Amino acid sequence: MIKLAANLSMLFTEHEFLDRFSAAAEVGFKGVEYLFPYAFEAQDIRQRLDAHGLKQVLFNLPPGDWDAGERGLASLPGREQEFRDSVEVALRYAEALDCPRLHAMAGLLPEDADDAVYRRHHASYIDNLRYAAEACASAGRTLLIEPINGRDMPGFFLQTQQQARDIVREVGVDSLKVQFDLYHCQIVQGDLMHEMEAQYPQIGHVQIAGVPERHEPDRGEVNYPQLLEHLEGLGYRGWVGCEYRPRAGTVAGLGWASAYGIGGRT
Ligand SMILES: O=C(O)C(=O)[C@@H](O)CO
Ligand SMILES: [Mg+2]
Repeated sequence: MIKLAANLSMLFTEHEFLDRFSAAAEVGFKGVEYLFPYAFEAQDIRQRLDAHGLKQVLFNLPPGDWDAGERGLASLPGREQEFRDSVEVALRYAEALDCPRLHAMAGLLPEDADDAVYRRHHASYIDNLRYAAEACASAGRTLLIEPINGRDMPGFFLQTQQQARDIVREVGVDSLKVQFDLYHCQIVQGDLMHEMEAQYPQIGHVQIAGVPERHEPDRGEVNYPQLLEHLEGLGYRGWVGCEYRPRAGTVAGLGWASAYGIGGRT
């Protein structure tokens, strides 16, 4: 059966961050993901994971100055040392949290970027990802890149699934995979079933949300039951992150997830 992970940056925000772990476990989640652990001591998070029988399935590398609008460092020319430092910090947390996957956000292109600027970002992205994927491989972890739609994140460097596949191939390190977020894919290009098949060998993690509002995946323009069945049929046994903003309370909105063993209090 498809294994759902709770994204604690979006779900259970009725609670303080460290209290979201017990809230997720209480309704049956066995895995959690979120954007960043860095505001907390790793052992405090580890204690919550262990206390509630949860696996940490994913988090992101430090993204640069998030509050100032930065959305990752991986493609930013001139920020290579900062990127390498961010890999080291993330790997330390990953070891403490026993987390097998790390997502390196690509970062933004400047508004007036021309081809030459794009090429510089591309070159930095490839070099940085090669460095990070090799570091992850040595630590027994997988590095992920995620295409994100330009409506939610204007200027994001990595937007299409094909671009992600090409980059994974160009980097050429087995520990680099794609974080396939069906919400972003639908907004950028649609054709989800076909993209899932084309992407399948490179998928390292999956995320879902209703489109277009990014609420529960039970309404909107995407047929998730069918897509998840297809994903399972392709052989996917990894996690599917529930990365959506509940319409009216996290637990109240989990009816759709009962088909996957989540819901009512356990
Ligand atoms: O926005 C998303 O989608 C994510 O998965 C976040 O981790 C930002 O990368
Ligand atoms: Mg996502």
